[in-house]
Parts: sequence; structure tokens; C-alpha cells
Amino acid sequence: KRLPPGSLGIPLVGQSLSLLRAMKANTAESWFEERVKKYGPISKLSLFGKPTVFICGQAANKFIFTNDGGKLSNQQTMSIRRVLGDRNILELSGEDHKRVRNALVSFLKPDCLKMYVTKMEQEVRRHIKMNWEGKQKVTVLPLMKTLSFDMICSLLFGIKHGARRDKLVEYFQQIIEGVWSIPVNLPFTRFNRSLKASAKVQEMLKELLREKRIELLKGAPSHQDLISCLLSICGEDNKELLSDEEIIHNVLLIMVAGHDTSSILITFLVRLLASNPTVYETVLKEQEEIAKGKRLGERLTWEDLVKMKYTWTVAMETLRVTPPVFGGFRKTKQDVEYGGYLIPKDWQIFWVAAMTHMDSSIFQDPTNFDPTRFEDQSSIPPYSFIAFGAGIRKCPGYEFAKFETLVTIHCLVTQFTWELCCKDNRFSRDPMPVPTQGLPIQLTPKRIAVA
Ligand code: HEM
Repeated sequence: KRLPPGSLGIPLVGQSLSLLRAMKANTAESWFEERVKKYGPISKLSLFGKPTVFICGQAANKFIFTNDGGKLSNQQTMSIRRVLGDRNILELSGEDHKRVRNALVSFLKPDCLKMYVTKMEQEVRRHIKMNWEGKQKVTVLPLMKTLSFDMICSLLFGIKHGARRDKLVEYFQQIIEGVWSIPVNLPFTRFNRSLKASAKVQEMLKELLREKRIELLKGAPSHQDLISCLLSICGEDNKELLSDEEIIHNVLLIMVAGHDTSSILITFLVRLLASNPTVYETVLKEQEEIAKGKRLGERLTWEDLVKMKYTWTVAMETLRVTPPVFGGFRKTKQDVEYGGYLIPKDWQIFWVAAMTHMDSSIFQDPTNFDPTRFEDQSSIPPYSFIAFGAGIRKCPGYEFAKFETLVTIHCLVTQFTWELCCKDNRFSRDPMPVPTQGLPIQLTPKRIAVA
């Protein structure tokens, strides 16, 4: 009797197909709004074969993110666990989660990333030279995916351009397809291909770890890339803090977590800059000021990124309106009480970012694109902007994504102007937002590249 209102629907299927259809049609936000109108901010349903409670609002977000690791644990789909490995950080809890997360953050924190701004710019300039220069038309989303994969390979894994990286890209595509698939391991299913690709990548990473250990023994700097950094962190007993399996599974996770998200943010920024002249002019002015202060061929520094304040508010507002991560699941470790209802042990809880991002009591006139909301971030109530999550599982790649986005937008707006080829400004979710036809744009070069 104390269960939240709502129906669990047809056994196994529940409301999954209906939600997936709404995602594809980009109406998932209204799908949830309808539920709230019907049942209020807490309701039960069944998603992906499991009884689920959907809760929304700032208090709901706080409940989820502050109880993470306590009454609630992380809940991922079976395909994620099978493809990325059971030692990836999403599968870990308690002390194990803390240990692996601290190790990842020791490389992903701003103090460390500061040293890599030049390397990021080199990667972006190389990408532009190969894929944008001399072209009249490009399709942004696939190119941004290539760029973010290259960034991850160079900066995080220290894998140079060449045959090994090409092989990795090929397998990676298959891995990604399986991460979001139905976990049926039969020949010719996406899931089966993905498992095989994952096994091959894990073999390649084992070899890479061996090589990196030798380099470290020869005196290579431990902070040259994330993998070297993870290998060189020792625990109290002077032994490596992370097992090889943990490093490999987390490298696989970072490939997935850092690839789709940043590439989608940059793609939606490119789309916005083509359709909002006021925002475009202000971003351009900020970026040109920085470019003017540089000598020919002089690279961007961390200090330059600090000056890109307006551009970052535009990125944050883009994430508010179109969060790449729609929402996420947690699992109850015991019966829990919330909002006067009982959520039984082992049920899923689902949070949805858009429900607070589009709440007019938090963000005034929420459908209006207004980057000034993020000028003073302390004015945003806690647990209401959750594009990067919150609490102990808040995205550790936030700074990496920020640096990558700012460097890329700087290079693009100072080198090109562009127009959208497709007047259809809609997008679907798969589960990440995908603009129509991957966002083809008409390019005009501004001037000869500086670098
Ligand atoms: C615009 C870019 C990005 C967005 C919007 C984003 C969003 C998120 C969100 C919402 C979560 C929390 C999920 C939850 O609580 O269930 C998360 C976690 C995570 N993200 Fe990101 N992310 C981005 C970029 C990156 C990058 C570039 C990396 C790696 C370099 C990364 C690595 C991770 C990892 C490892 C976790 C799991 C953390 C944990 O469980 O402790 N992300 N991200």
C-alpha cells in the first residue's frame, strides 16, 4: 500500500519501449512531465526488466546523490558490465570506488591537466587540417567523435597516431554499439560483436601496460598520460594501487564516458553558434581577443582558457538545455522511505536531468537560452544543475571536457564561419542527443591558419 502510485505495466517490458520511442522522437521530457501530471513527482514503473521508481525535483536529486554509496548503489545495465568489465568504476562501491576514483582524479584534476593545453591544441589543429581545411561542407558530429577519440588516445592513453590507434578505433565502434544493446550473446548480435571487440582491446591494452611499465623503469615521467600515472601510483605497501584489470576496465570505461559526451557538447555548440547571432558575436569577440594577444604560432595556455569565461557559460547553458546524459539509475540496498512512500530493496531509482534543468522555479523562463545564468555559479541552487551528476559519482572528467571544449571552439571560431545545411533543428536521443543527419554545415575559411 505504501508503494508509490503508477503501474508496473506488462511483465519484463513495462514502460521501456514507450520510453525508448519517446527518446527517439525527442519527447522524453514531455513523457516524464505527463507522468508527473498524472502521478506526482514520485511514481513506480518498470524499466529494462526491473521495477523502478522515478523521482524528480531538486529534493529528489539531493536524496539520490547524497545517499549514493549509503542506502543506494550504482546500477548499470548488464551490457555495460559485460562489455566494459566488472572492475570499471561504475561497478565499484565503497573503498574500492574511492581508491579507483582518487587515482583517476590525480590525473584528471586541473593542476595536472594545465600542462596538457598545448598538446590538446596540437591535436585540434591537426584534426582541423586533415578534416576541415579545404572543405566546403562537413558533418560535425562524426568529426567531433573522431576528435574526442584522438584526444583521449593522445592525452589519456599516450597512444600515438598510427596502426595501433586505427585498430583501436575500429574495435571501439563495435564496443560502443554493444554498450547500448540488448545483452543477447548469440553469433551476429551487436552484443556478441561488442564482447569480441572488447576482448581484443583488452589484449591490446595489456600489451600497452607492459610497454608503459618498461618506459617508466627507464625513467619516463609518470604524468605523461593517464595510464602511466595509474601505473605509478603506489599504496602504503609500496605495491601498485590499481590491479592491471582495474586499469584496463577503467580505460575502457573512459573511452566510452569521455567520447560521446564531449563530442555531443561541442556539436551542439557549433549548432548554437550558427543559429544565435548574439551569442556567436560575444563568443567570437572573446576568442578573437585571446588570439590577438598571441604571436604567430604561439599556443594557447591554461591562462587563456581561464579568460574564456563567456564561452564556458554558453557551454553550461547548452548542457542545461540539452544534457548529453539524460539521467541514470541507482539501486536500493535496503527498503528506503522517500516522500512518504516505500521503495523496496533491490528496486531501481531513475533520475532525469531535464526535470530540474527545465523547472521554472529554479531556472526562470527555462526554454530561453540565457548563458548569463551561469555567470555566478554559486547562485544556482545545489542539486538543480546535474549535467555532470553530483556527489561521490560527479563526473571526474569535467575539467577534461571543459578544456577540450574551449580549445576546440577557440580553434573553430577563429578559423571558420559556418551555416547550417539542414534547416531542421530537431534531434533524437540514441540515448545521447543526435542532431538531424549529424549536423552538416557549410564552411567558409576566415583566414590562413595561424599554426
Ligand atoms: C560534456 C562532457 C561530459 C558530461 C556531460 C558527463 C556527464 C557525466 C555524468 C552525468 C556522470 C554521472 C553519472 C551518474 O551519477 O550516474 C558522469 C560520470 C563519469 N564521467 Fe563524465 N561526462 C562528461 C565527460 C567526461 C570525460 C571527458 C570523462 C573522462 C575523461 C568522463 C568520465 C566519467 C567517469 C569515469 C564517470 C564515473 C564516475 C564515478 O562513477 O565515480 N566524463 N559523467
